Amino acid sequence: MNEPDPAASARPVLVLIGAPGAGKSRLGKRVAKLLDVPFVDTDKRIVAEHGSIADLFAEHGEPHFRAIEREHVAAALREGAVVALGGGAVLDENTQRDLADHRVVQLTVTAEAVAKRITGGKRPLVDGVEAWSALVDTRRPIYDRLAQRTFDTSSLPIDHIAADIVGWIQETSE
Ligand SMILES: Nc1ncnc2c1ncn2[C@@H]1O[C@H](COP(=O)(O)OP(=O)(O)O)[C@@H](O)[C@H]1O
Ligand SMILES: O=C(O)C1=C[C@@H](OP(=O)(O)O)[C@@H](O)[C@H](O)C1
Ligand SMILES: [Mg+2]
Repeated sequence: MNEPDPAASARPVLVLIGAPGAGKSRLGKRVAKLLDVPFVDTDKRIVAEHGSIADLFAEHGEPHFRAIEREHVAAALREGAVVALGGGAVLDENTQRDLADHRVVQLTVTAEAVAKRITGGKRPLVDGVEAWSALVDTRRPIYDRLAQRTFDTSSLPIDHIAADIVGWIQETSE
């Protein structure tokens, strides 16, 4: 894991949650750039330290991945950043408790729109739209409960959605 930065105890600017393929990583990066704040993608940090997520699942199983993920999420939530979580990070009860204190946006996407985004085999729990739909159905109550706002990414361009999210952050910061 990255060495904790002793100065890092700020609240996140924004936490993005939601289904795999909803656009958390892409939108998070864009929103952070617009706000000129750091961006953290917890999955990217996990990959940098442990190698591919698919290999982690295959070699050590999902519980091991979730334990590593929790550590990275807890650290990221202490940074003054836009934070994109992996889709299943909200399953952790400590993360659910942490998110109650933060500005949380859920990104959604329809099954039709996600189909062409989830190819490539990078997500071990999602090997097709049926598996994706079943996974998202079980998690939807958690995403809905934790998010203050939801933005759908199925049809609008990334720049448009990013501007909408920034507009909402500015409204809620006044
Ligand atoms: N609004 C959008 N319109 C079209 N494609 C998008 C949009 N948002 C994300 N994507 C694409 O969908 C894929 C998954 O996005 P990603 O940010 O990795 O999702 P997540 O982090 O939620 O799993 C990427 O190829 C990305 O470019
Ligand atoms: O939904 C999930 O359980 C997962 C989503 C992935 O992240 P994205 O939501 O960014 O695709 C990644 O963390 C891992 O494959 C598990
Ligand atoms: Mg992602």
